[in-house]
Amino acid sequence: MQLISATPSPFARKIRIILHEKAIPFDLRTEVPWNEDTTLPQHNPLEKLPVLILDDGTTVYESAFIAEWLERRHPHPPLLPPDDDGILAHKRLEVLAGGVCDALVLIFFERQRAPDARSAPWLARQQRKVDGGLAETARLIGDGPHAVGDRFGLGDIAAGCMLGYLDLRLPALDWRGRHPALAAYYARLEQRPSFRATRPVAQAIDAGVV
Ligand SMILES: N[C@@H](CCC(=O)N[C@@H](CS(=O)(=O)O)C(=O)NCC(=O)O)C(=O)O
Repeated sequence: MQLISATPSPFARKIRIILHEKAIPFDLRTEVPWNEDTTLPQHNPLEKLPVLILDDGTTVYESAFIAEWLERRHPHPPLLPPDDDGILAHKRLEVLAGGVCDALVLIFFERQRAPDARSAPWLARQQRKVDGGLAETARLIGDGPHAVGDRFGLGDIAAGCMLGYLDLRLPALDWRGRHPALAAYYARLEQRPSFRATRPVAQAIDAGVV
């Protein structure tokens, strides 16, 4: 199978980490979704990455759906616990982290506009989502060894990809000072081989996206 990915993408990183943790072989196809030469429209009507392209040509898109697809098709090692409460706790973190990343993407592109064309209320609204989502993630994870219970899983991957993307897009935001337990948790998480192998890197984007 193939994964269309982008070097900064926290959504694609989540899938790259899952594939790594489950030792699923795949070909990585790195693209810039906003450039003219992207192949995304051929694989996803939403024109977003990540997209998993199966060997029969079927495509799976939206990272939460790709994660679900991988968990059902490749259940070992499991990234979700057997109980519904545990599963829902992991998924809560996945949607929370995804929402923070969505807000970070919107901030990033609003800042691509000429300074006098940027909307201050729009930027403030997205920043509130980042700050609020971060605080809630810190509250949910607390000072536990893992995001949910005592086993590594989807919630850790989603939260870790969010924190790595936060460092990439808002390097001046001192979230570690604000949430020291979360900082210690992330420092441990970053040592996992799957995280070390997928650190986010900025990409050059052709002009004219917004
Ligand atoms: N909800 C989607 C979000 C994916 C997403 O926003 N991908 C971006 C790339 S990145 O911001 O993650 O690097 C994209 O392809 N954007 C292209 C577009 O929005 O047209 C998911 O979870 O997969």
